[in-house]
Amino acid sequence: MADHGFDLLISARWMIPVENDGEILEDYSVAINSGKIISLLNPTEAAAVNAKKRVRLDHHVLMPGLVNLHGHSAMTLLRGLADDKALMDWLQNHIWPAEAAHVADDFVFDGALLAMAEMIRGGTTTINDMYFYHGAMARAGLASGMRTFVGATVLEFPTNYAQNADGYLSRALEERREFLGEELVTFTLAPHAPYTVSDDTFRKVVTLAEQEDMLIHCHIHETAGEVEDARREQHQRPLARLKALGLLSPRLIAAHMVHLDKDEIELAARHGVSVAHNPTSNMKLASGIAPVPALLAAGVNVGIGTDGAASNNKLDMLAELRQAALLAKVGTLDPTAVPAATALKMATLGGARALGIGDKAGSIRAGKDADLIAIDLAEVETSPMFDPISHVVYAAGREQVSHVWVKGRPLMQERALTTLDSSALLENAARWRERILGKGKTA
Ligand SMILES: CSC[C@H]1O[C@@H](n2cnc3c(O)ncnc32)[C@H](O)[C@@H]1O
Ligand SMILES: [Zn+2]
Repeated sequence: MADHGFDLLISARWMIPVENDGEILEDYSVAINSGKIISLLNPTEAAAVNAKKRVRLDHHVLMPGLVNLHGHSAMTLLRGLADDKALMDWLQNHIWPAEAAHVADDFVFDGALLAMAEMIRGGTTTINDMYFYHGAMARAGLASGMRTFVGATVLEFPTNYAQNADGYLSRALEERREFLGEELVTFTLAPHAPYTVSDDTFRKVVTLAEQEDMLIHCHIHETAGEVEDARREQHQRPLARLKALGLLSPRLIAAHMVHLDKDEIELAARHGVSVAHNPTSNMKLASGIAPVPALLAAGVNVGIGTDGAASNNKLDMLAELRQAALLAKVGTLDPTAVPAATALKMATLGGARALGIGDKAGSIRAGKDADLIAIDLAEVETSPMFDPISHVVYAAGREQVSHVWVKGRPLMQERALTTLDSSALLENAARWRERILGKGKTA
């Protein structure tokens, strides 16, 4: 083989490329130039090439970075403030008052950096977020080096960020301008939910998304109450209303989608809607069990998200994909529902496809960006080793994630963060604790 010379050569005991279910490469290397995967090399080929830097991972599995398809990063600063509540009580009586008291540019920047440190330590390389103060979120993304999708929230009611739907949209588009040239930062439009956004605003969002070629990210059919209220007040279920408004398309990432009938699953499939499945948040807020096996069977693309740290309360994608595999079995009483390889694919390639970056991330393949993670499997918790996919999904903990790269740039090496300063983040979090307690806990 010709000796091209590579920027980086990562050799691992096991590799899970993800595209072909169950495929595992043993003792393979990934050759990387300018942040891109150039080729996968067997041991003989790897020994014959030059590389400026070599990383040997002798008892690790190398796999694509995890894609967190639904989160509210800055909500790390509200973690543990209101547990054990149902969604509407949690939102209306606890979270929205706390947000009204504290959310501002510095809250979002500090909270997002804290979230990103946690996510990187757990092997997440991409976050699809929705919150307020989008410039702050985008700056946090650039500082951390994560691939960051910044959801420009749209609501009808006033918050610290804007007064009305037009205000949210115009402020978000203004903040977006500064980051248009940034490859790792992408703005999306994030109408909060069918129960907080009017028909008129949804129509504007669809028009704008088409004009600006943007994704749409929205909470949909999260609780039975949401569906029931809409049926009673608007005489149709939210998804039917969104269809009539033109929202259903491959641009749409529908977060939650817990309460769906058969026709709605078909509708989502027909329109190419992607679903962000949030198993832990759905369990903690007692929202229900999303019909993931039925969505997958209908051909819907499903990714996995953590939701915010105030409703999870971890931003731990390894835990989340384990929950996705387990909850599907509980929901169907079928142990074959969402097998390990399927859960892993949802948490990587499923998320990347939903975000329109399936050609760039979500699997290990020549031509894709090197968004990669390594997990050290030589630990008590993952010994003995029979099947790396089984161990990653069912046994490994996030503490075993050793290395994280985005576009070939290391964000964590041997568990040391390279872009973020953990002690500064801890000091900041402690300061926010004082500020939040100083103004009273929650309403
Ligand atoms: C559009 S982000 C802003 C808004 O959404 C709130 N939020 C966080 N988690 C959820 C959820 O699971 N369902 C509905 N709304 C949620 C967040 O607190 C912000 O106010
Ligand atoms: Zn959410």
